[in-house]
Amino acid sequence: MSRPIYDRVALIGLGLIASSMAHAMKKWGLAGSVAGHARTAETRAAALEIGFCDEVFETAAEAVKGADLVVLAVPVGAMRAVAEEIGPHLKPGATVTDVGSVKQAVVAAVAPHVPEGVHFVPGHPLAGTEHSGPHSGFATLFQNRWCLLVPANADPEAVARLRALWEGMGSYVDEMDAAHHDLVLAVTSHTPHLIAYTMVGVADHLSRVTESEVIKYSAAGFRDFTRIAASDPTMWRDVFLTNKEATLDILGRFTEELFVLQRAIRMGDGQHLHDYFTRTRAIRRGIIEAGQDTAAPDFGRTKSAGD
Ligand SMILES: NC(=O)c1ccc[n+]([C@@H]2O[C@H](COP(=O)([O-])OP(=O)(O)OC[C@H]3O[C@@H](n4cnc5c(N)ncnc54)[C@H](O)[C@@H]3O)[C@@H](O)[C@H]2O)c1
Ligand SMILES: O=C(O)C(=O)C[C@]1(C(=O)O)C=C[C@@H](O)C=C1
Repeated sequence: MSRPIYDRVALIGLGLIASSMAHAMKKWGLAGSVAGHARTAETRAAALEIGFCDEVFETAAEAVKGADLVVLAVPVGAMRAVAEEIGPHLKPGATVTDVGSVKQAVVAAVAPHVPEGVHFVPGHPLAGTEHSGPHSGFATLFQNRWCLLVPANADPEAVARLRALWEGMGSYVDEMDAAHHDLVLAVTSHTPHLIAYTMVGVADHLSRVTESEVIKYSAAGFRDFTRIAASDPTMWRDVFLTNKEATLDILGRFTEELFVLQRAIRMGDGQHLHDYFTRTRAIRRGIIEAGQDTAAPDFGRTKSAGD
């Protein structure tokens, strides 16, 4: 059991990420107490009943009072309203962070509402599932996964403390600037989600048109797409609306590649297809050889979280 890194943590929005953080903080003794805010009485009751919050509040303003760390764990499109509400109630010296999947839009929405004397260190755990809500969280979600912090000019001590929290929950932590984060995530997460949503939509149309059993007999690859395409609609709507430029850039490149492959198929250019698939296979094998299959490499740094 570690020593608490923060005496009091307030979680705003009690879904998958917040509840997983709360489970992890409790399991490894990283927070003295965990307060939470959810809009519905049902979610607040669930948080108390499951036991991942010690106290719950009807408003975000009440929840953040006296908190040393405030975590904004709402969809990206809701960050501005929450920041505006909590701004005047934040404790001097406290740290505000978020877990949003997009960083430039969150910085723009939240930073103006963080008062002088409160530290703002945006963050993004690269870990999730297709599930959402207070019942979906689990303590090990962040183990062996990266968490990216976007500290800009934040106080180094506040950044180091937040880093220690994520490391205590089993994550590997890296820092980068917001624009770079959004471009990288457009490639590794956002565009792949859009493609999965589209592919499942295509299969669904086909299924309806032909009354065939496209979905019933879906093979393993397509099943993986359906898992991704089951992800929360509000969260992903907000991701695409707020990481618009980077996603459109990557989608443009994707479409160009697709046209090249489409043409190779039409022209019967097997050599092109074989060369292309050989290259992509090497990429996958390289990732596995580097020990980075779906997660961060294990440098033996997760011990504290597993103890
Ligand atoms: N799900 C993932 O895979 C994943 C991974 C990393 C980061 N994120 C990011 O984490 C954040 C939370 O995602 P999640 O997966 O936990 O979603 P979730 O849907 O499980 O939880 C979000 C909660 O926020 C609540 N909420 C919405 N607007 C609110 C408001 N104005 N005030 C208070 N509560 C509000 C919702 O009711 C919901 O309970 C998002 O910004 C998302 O981009 C998600
Ligand atoms: O594993 C999943 O279900 C996820 O999609 C998690 C995932 C990802 O794309 O890797 C999704 C969104 C996040 O912001 C971070 C992680």
